[in-house]
Amino acid sequence: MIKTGKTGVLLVNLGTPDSTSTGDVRKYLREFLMDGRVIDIPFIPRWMLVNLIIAPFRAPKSAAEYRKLWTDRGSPLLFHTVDLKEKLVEKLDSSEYVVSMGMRYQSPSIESALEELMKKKVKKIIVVPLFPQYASATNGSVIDRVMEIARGWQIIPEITFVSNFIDHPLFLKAWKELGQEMMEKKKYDRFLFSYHGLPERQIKKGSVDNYCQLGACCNKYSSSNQFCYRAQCFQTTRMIAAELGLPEDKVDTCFQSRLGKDPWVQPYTEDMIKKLSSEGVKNVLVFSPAFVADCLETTVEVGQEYKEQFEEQGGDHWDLVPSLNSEDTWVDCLVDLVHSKS
Ligand SMILES: C=CC1=C(C)c2cc3[nH]c(cc4nc(cc5[nH]c(cc1n2)c(C)c5CCC(=O)O)C(CCC(=O)O)=C4C)c(C)c3C=C
Ligand SMILES: [Fe+2]
Ligand SMILES: [Fe+2]
Repeated sequence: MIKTGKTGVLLVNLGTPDSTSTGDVRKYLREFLMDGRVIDIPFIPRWMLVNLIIAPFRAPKSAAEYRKLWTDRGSPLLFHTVDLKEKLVEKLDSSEYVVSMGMRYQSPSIESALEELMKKKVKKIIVVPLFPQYASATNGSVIDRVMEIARGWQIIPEITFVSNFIDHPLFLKAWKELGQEMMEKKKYDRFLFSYHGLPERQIKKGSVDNYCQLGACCNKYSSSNQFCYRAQCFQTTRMIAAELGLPEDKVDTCFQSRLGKDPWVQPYTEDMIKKLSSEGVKNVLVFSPAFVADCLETTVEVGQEYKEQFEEQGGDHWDLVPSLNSEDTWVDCLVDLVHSKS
């Protein structure tokens, strides 16, 4: 076969504000929450909710939270993704692959990342949304945006997407290594897996034949619920717990970051904290495997706010396992995902 262009690899993460100013946070929240896959209601009520209620009132509060997180290198979500991309470049054969990185919201944009690849005359593009579990609000939205941009091109090369990677052996191994490192330093009574939440409505909408009832159906992972976000989260917990040899009765799954009044997937992390406290649990190790980079949701929400709640309710230790960030085994996982799509 004649060897033509290289394969382009596009890593996409969620996005983060450009700075911690209230104005930049408001701009980020507006772009993020006006995505019809994130707040999945019709355009006019969504516009009113986001622009008249959420963005104005939430922006100052969120900006203060982001200030607790910000570093000399800016937002951790962004700089960890930059580091990840650089390590991936080192591990992939440069005669075969070019790598770019974009954010679904704010900067660097997916558009600029795709432009970079197209300028290098790639023959094919592999898009890797950096979300382990598929959700319409995350992976679905990335796919949507990439296709929207490609729609404007005269020539559209082959484009392929990684859907989810919860069962990738190197994804599981990377979490095992991070968990083990924490467990070598301290003894824990319980292990909590706290995932980003999602409105229940979004799961019901994606359910084939009305299979997803948001209850015991998620205890098994099969072709019937392979795209159910909640089922994928429970499956992620089971697989990481098995890697670490954790006893089933010491492991719980829960969901954080509920926004608004509609029901989101349950159990909520806040309720789980109350339950653990009432059972007299003192030492908890928390994993957050819906994220592959430390961000507001891990460092501040789980690592600070939930920790305070647990301690106020009588707990002694609430420790967060750091995210995959640019850990070597996680980079190896990406190398394998890319090779398997090539
Ligand atoms: C309706 C609102 C939201 C849905 C649905 C949602 C889904 C979702 N989000 C992530 C990952 C991340 N979310 C982050 C922040 C964040 N998320 C929402 C709202 C929804 N998310 C808001 C309003 C915010 C901003 C912060 C705040 O004001 O609370 C982040 C952190 C970004 C950072 O800069 O650090 C991530 C990552 C997933 C995986 C997901 C569905 C599965
Ligand atoms: Fe979110
Ligand atoms: Fe389900």
